[in-house]
Amino acid sequence: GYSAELTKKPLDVVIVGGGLVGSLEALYLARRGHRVRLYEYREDIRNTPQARGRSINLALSVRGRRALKDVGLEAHIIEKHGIPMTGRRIHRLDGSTYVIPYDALSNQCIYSVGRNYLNSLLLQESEKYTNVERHFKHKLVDTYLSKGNLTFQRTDTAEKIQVSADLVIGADGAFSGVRKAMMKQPLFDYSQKYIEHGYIELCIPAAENGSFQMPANYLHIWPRGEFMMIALPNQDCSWTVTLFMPFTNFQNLDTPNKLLGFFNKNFPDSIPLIGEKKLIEDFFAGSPSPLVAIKCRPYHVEDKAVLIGDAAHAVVPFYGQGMNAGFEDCTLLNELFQKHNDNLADILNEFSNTRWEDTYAISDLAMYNYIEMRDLVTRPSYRLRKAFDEFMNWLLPRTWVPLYNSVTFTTMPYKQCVKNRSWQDKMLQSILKVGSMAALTGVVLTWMQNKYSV
Ligand SMILES: Cc1cc2nc3c(=O)[nH]c(=O)nc-3n(C[C@H](O)[C@H](O)[C@H](O)COP(=O)(O)OP(=O)(O)OC[C@H]3O[C@@H](n4cnc5c(N)ncnc54)[C@H](O)[C@@H]3O)c2cc1C
Ligand SMILES: Cc1cnn(-c2ccc(OCc3ccccc3)c(C(=O)O)c2)c1-c1ccc(Cl)c(F)c1
Repeated sequence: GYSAELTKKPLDVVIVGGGLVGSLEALYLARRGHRVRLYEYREDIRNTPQARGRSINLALSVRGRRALKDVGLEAHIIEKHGIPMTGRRIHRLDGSTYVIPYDALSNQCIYSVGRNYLNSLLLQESEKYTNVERHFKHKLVDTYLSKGNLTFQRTDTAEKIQVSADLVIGADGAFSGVRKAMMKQPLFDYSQKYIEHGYIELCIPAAENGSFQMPANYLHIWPRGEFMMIALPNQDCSWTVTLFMPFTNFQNLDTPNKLLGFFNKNFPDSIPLIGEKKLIEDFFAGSPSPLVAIKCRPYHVEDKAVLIGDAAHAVVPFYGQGMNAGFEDCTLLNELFQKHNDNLADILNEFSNTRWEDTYAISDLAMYNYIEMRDLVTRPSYRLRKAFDEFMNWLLPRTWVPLYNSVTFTTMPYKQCVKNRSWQDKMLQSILKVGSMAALTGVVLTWMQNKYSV
């Protein structure tokens, strides 16, 4: 139930894309009393098995939780489904591991959630609203945005359906058809960047007795410079492992023996966990997926159409923020609906003008992380960097908020997080430059040696 907050006639909204962001946006609009029609290319995922080639689980952090709280779903996800990850568990080459807590002070954590579970939950929740219609197996094939007219084609009967709306919302992902139409508008900026790394997903199954094979409440990371591998826990006590590697390296691993040799060299501890046979099967079952970063602006056309989620800002996944940023779009759009009393021209204008700097910032942060983590073997170790951040946060808790923590555990605008980082970098420079601080540096290093025998 919801209290229709409308003072005017309900808007007729069409959302293209019933992925994570589109299905969340449908709930936000339904709660405001608007009429929502959601069109999704794929079939209803509530009836289909896990789609291959998409990250099977994701890290949910504060920005995403705030959106789920707004639509009444946070408690369910946190208490019934999500698996808390209280820190990183780093795997060394010799198979030993060490933990760096996310935030020892206020035991913050991120949650591992199943993509399909979350998407199904959002779609299921929309069934509670009589003003939401869901249309699956409908592909957007033509648009006339300034008129709010769309043409969908059913993927089963090839029948074409004409649709018109007061507002079109493009939540159709990184390769958005709504954005493609917007690109024909003058003054529409667009850029995309494919990185040299691709990714594949592997699986660490549950143990014989059904329990986790690794300590459960951590984001497991195998940082190996050019290669990075992570594992997030699933409800069934299995792990979804994502291996990030340059496409050239994937191409060179073209036989089972080369693959096993590679894993023996770089991720030896993971082989008994995955199982040699499953490793070979899963590795060669598919091909590595590409990773693209997309920036564009503005996000709207007059008072007729707006982009949200990956359609507006696909980012590389090295900060675990893509979905969280897309969910944050919905939260901010809802605040603007409230502020401008459903006046679309004002809402869309302000959304474009205020949101792009933050989404550009998180896109740059994710790309920066990608480069940072790749160079980890040459730079101060992962642990030292985190330990220094932790020490400075202990010394100046209010002013030195480590970058990762501000992005992941606060709703500080992403642009502000970047400003903080550049302030920290400047501070770091002056600390290291000023001779008298050499002593402090000595103290810091001693403290770290004691605390983290690196
Ligand atoms: C390897 C990897 C790991 C990731 N890890 C994380 C993480 O840990 N945390 C995090 O927050 N984010 C993560 N992300 C990012 C996250 O997956 C995306 O940000 C999120 O899925 C974006 O949701 P969306 O709804 O905007 O787009 P999508 O999930 O792409 O959904 C778009 C929907 O639109 C539909 N569609 C597309 N075209 C049409 C059309 N023409 N007509 C009709 N429907 C259409 C598609 O079928 C799809 O259902 C990760 C991404 C990758 C690739
Ligand atoms: C899915 C998800 C959720 N959060 N993170 C994440 C990202 C970066 C991090 O540190 C950056 C850094 C570490 C060391 C030095 C510089 C920067 C940390 C951390 O500190 O725990 C956590 C990821 C993730 C995604 C892909 C890869 Cl490859 C990965 F390793 C982790």
